[in-house]
Amino acid sequence: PQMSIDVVSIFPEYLAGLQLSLIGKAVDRGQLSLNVHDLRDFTFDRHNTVDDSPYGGGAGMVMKAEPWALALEHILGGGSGAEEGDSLPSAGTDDAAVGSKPTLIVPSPAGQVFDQRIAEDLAGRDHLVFACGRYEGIDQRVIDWAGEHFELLPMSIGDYVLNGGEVASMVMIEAVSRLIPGVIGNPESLTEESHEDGLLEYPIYTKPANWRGREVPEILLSGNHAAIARWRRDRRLERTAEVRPDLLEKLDDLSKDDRAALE
Ligand SMILES: Nc1c(O)cccc1[N+](=O)[O-]
Repeated sequence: PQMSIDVVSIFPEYLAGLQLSLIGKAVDRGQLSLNVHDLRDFTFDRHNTVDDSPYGGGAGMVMKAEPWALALEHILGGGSGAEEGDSLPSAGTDDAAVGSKPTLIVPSPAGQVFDQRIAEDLAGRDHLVFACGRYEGIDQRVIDWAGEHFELLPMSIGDYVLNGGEVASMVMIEAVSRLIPGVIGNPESLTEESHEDGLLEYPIYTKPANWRGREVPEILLSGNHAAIARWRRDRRLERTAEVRPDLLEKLDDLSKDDRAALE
């Protein structure tokens, strides 16, 4: 596969949604391998303990280090099929051998904020591993240990409080895997989207031309493709100025027509 993705979680069924639709098809086509691992499979006490109380006191529980290290070692050892499952002979081509470590993404409010640029970067990598923390988080020593075996990326999907990393991992996996060539049927649909080129997308319409008395903008029925392209760009500029002026600040290639649309 072009990319292998592993996810470790105490709620593996949370990730079941990824098996559906586009990502599911890409997995079936062998473009992507997705393996979800239950952290509790790496505990061996009677209660499958994954957490304990925090040193130094405080509310909540902390995820114990050993189960995490065992789960991540299992994945490093090819337990995910990332190396074993490659269509090419894996001898000498697995990550460790060629020196590029797998990427370990740890969803966390203390991470760098995920965006389309980061999604594009991650889409070019061979092996992504997502560590979904719960409770108050994971014993810091696991993160320190993992830094020796993975390229470590603490990553936040936004400044709000979640109960764990599963939903954040699904957001990032969806954003990344749809960029893998062939995963999205029509590559055309990857352009002119919000955040693809820094502008929000234009308003979109389909039949009927008159819906409950509301007409589709005339220009879209004109067949004048240059005028339609101009109208769409104007709408994108207006909408971005209205909703996300911060994105507009970043644009440095506005044309004279663009500026006119923003007057
Ligand atoms: N924000 C948050 C959290 O509160 C817990 C886990 C992961 C995230 N995040 O990725 O943004």
